[in-house]
Amino acid sequence: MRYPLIDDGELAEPAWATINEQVATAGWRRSARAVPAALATVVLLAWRTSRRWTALAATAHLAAGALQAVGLFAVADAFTTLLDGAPNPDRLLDSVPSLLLVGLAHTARTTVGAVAHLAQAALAPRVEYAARHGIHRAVLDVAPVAFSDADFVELVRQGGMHGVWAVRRSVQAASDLLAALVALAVALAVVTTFHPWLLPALLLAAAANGWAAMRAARLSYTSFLRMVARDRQAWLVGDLITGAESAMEVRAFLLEEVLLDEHARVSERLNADAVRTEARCAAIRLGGRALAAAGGLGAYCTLGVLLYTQQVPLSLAGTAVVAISGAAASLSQAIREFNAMYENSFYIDLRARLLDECRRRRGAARSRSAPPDPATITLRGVTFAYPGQHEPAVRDVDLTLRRGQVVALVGENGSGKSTLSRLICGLFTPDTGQVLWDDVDLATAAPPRTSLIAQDPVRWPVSAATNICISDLDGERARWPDSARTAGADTLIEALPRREDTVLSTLFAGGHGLSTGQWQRIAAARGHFRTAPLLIADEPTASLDALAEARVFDALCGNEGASNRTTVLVTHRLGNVRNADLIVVLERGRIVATGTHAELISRPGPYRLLYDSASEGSAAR
Ligand SMILES: Nc1ncnc2c1ncn2[C@@H]1O[C@H](COP(=O)(O)OP(=O)(O)OP(=O)(O)O)[C@@H](O)[C@H]1O
Repeated sequence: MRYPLIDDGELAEPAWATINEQVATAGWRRSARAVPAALATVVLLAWRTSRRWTALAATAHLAAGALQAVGLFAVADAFTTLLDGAPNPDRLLDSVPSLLLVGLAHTARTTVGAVAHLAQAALAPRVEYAARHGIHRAVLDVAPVAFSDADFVELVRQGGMHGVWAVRRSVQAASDLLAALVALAVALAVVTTFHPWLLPALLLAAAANGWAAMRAARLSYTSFLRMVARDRQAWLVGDLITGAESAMEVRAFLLEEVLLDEHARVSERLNADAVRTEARCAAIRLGGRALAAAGGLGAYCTLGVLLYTQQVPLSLAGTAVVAISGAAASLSQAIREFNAMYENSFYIDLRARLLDECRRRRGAARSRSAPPDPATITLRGVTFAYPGQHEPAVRDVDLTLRRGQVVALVGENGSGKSTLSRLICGLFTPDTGQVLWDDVDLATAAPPRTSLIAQDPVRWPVSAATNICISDLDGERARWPDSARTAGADTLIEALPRREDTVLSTLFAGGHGLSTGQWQRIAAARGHFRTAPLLIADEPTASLDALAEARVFDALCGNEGASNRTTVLVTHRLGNVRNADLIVVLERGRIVATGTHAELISRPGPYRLLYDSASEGSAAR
């Protein structure tokens, strides 16, 4: 029997989903606050985005309401004139001004409605952009370590996607709600002028409908939260099926059916929950509508009784019917929009939680700057664990790096080399201990200027030249050919169809793909282009051929600019670190040996073991 690719036991709900679930089921008091809070968020976003369109939309809706009132009172006037006593041609003539007013009010209301619709249509995309921009800004301010936390990554995905859509939908819902509330207030005011007893029946209809709609919205949202982990699983498997990165292995290992089965298995659970939730929602809505219909019927029966007992004159019966049906229509519209806002409020809340989480993970404001050209970088008792991990990836590290030195970090896979390099350059902040650039603790300073040749570099979908210059867009662009030459990327760029202007992405017409090694050369050129006091080169030659590798190491450890900067080299190619000024050997996050190649190789220890096994490996090859 085939076992599931991802064990269901590992599908823990993210912490934020559990918290939001508690909030969603917290009771009606929270619910009463949810819609005004969501409305405030959307109105504020709209106001900041465009005061003109927001004011126009609000004014148009209010004007439409006022015109509806004028129309209703004109109808009442016309009916009273026409039906007061026996009909005759004079009364018909007397009612003409009121009938004209009805027509005018209706035309004006339709025109104002169209203006409101236009303002709403102009606002929605702008507000959506503002909401998305806010998330982008907040996420970009987050410290990089946050992206090692799966919960946060999922919150960014869901909060970004659903939160932004909820804001956009809410622009429409909020405008329609305003329109419906104005219309409702007008209709209820008119109905109440006939007799106050008509009001409770209509309100009963509203309450029943509203209760059902809100309860259904809560059920849908808690189902969404319950299914977050499984939805992520379905998304991951879907991505493996359709993604470019997995396309080769999926076919080579004949995983097509396995992935389709896995997707079917996960989707089945998702669908079953969706159907169960929808069935419960439908039953609740049905109950609500039945009660609402009873309320509507009650209003008409009350009117009948009032007419029968002559508490309302027959001449006003027509207007009363128009007002009651108008009030009922406005009520159901208001409830529909309130419900839409209520549903959206959960996702707007999710967006707020994402923004809060980004603020929390942004770290303290730093008033100082790191020295631009430090003579020493000192680590004192540095320990660091990734979010959610008990075992530190780096522990109790004391180390001093001096300007001009090439420091090689070596050790087995997972020994903490990359993590340590990120701590040295301030990308990560230690849990305990300090990283000092001269005497400035990086925990208290703005991020220092660093250059990086990443282990898995970003394949920027831009031109070859910009791919190099992107490390320093304010730098002198004309220098890029030197950096390309230093990294051995010059010949590959010359061979591209449009040379340095060729876009390095096959997603664009005329774009060009590169091999892994070619990308690594571009990444090395990018690292060299940025002038910084510290260069981190994390496995810069893992995919390079021997010639290119020698060239890159030459550039890193040789003379070109190396004397003014500190170079941290993370590598498994021990043959190439012989010239390093300092070699640091790591084992399970701890430094177990430091020295030059000559010092370390002269005595038995972890470095000699690593070096001998690497040499045996290359001799055997
Ligand atoms: N994003 C992450 N989240 C959680 N743990 C991580 C993460 N990245 C690395 N680790 C853990 O931290 C430890 C050190 O990882 P690191 O990448 O620093 O090792 P390394 O020596 O650079 O390995 P390699 O030579 O394979 O690149 C490992 O045990 C790894 O499992």
